[in-house]
Amino acid sequence: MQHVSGGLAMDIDILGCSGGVSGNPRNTGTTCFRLGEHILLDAGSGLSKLDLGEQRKITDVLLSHAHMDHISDLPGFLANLFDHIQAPVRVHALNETIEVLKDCIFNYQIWPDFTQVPSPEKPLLEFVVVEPWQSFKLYNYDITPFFVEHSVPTTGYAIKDAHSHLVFSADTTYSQALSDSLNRLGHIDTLIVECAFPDSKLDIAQTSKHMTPSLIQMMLDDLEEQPKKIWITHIKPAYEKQLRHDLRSKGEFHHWRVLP
Ligand SMILES: Nc1ncnc2c1ncn2[C@@H]1O[C@@H]2COP(=O)(O)O[C@H]2[C@H]1O
Repeated sequence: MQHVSGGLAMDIDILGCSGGVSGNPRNTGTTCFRLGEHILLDAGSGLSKLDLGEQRKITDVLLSHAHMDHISDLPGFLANLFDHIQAPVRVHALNETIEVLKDCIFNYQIWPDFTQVPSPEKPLLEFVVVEPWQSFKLYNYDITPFFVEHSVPTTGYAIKDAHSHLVFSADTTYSQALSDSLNRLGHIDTLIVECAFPDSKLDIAQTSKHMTPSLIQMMLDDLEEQPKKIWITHIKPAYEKQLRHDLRSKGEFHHWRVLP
């Protein structure tokens, strides 16, 4: 697990941020960040880096979308909490994402419906619908969901505390709507942006609605104010070597780094 605080006052652990389910030699796991002790941002396989004690402290999970690499460890994580939590874990997501999870995962066939188990009165899981630009507060964070552009309904999350503004744009491709959202968010201390494919795979990136280095550049060119830092995530293992080389040789992004 990588704990990051340098330059970002916010307390964040990068539990996983690979764009591939396996095939990553460092086995970083797929997307899951921990904010403080109690909040997860996505629930990909990186979640397994938390031990049971740490898992029991999680009260809220913010999901960007329903793709496997962002939700794969949610069912097992909830099962681990059985008998060990006083209140349901709140899973915040777009309504479309919640419907997919109910239909395809928590349907008693793939996994129990934890919104009814152990009992409807005291369940393990409570879904909370989020909507773009409807901000809400969790602990000392102000959280704002915002539009991004992916192959299934997906939301980014802007997270503000007293000291900094972290923006997670989730899985997305370049679009004017994304640039407009980032401009509406204003000053950004750290932007976590995906870069799944190299420019040589622009066609796949556009079909599957992901970023390449040039698409990120186009997005940055649209911004009225550049983010102070850019963290690049979600690299597809099959293209990691090429992508890292391309990103290094580009050298145009201001204060960027590739996670992990
Ligand atoms: N048209 C496509 N061509 C190649 N790969 C695809 C296509 N659509 C989806 N994928 C892959 O399937 C993956 C599903 O999760 P992701 O969106 O992270 O990334 C996607 C791509 O890696």
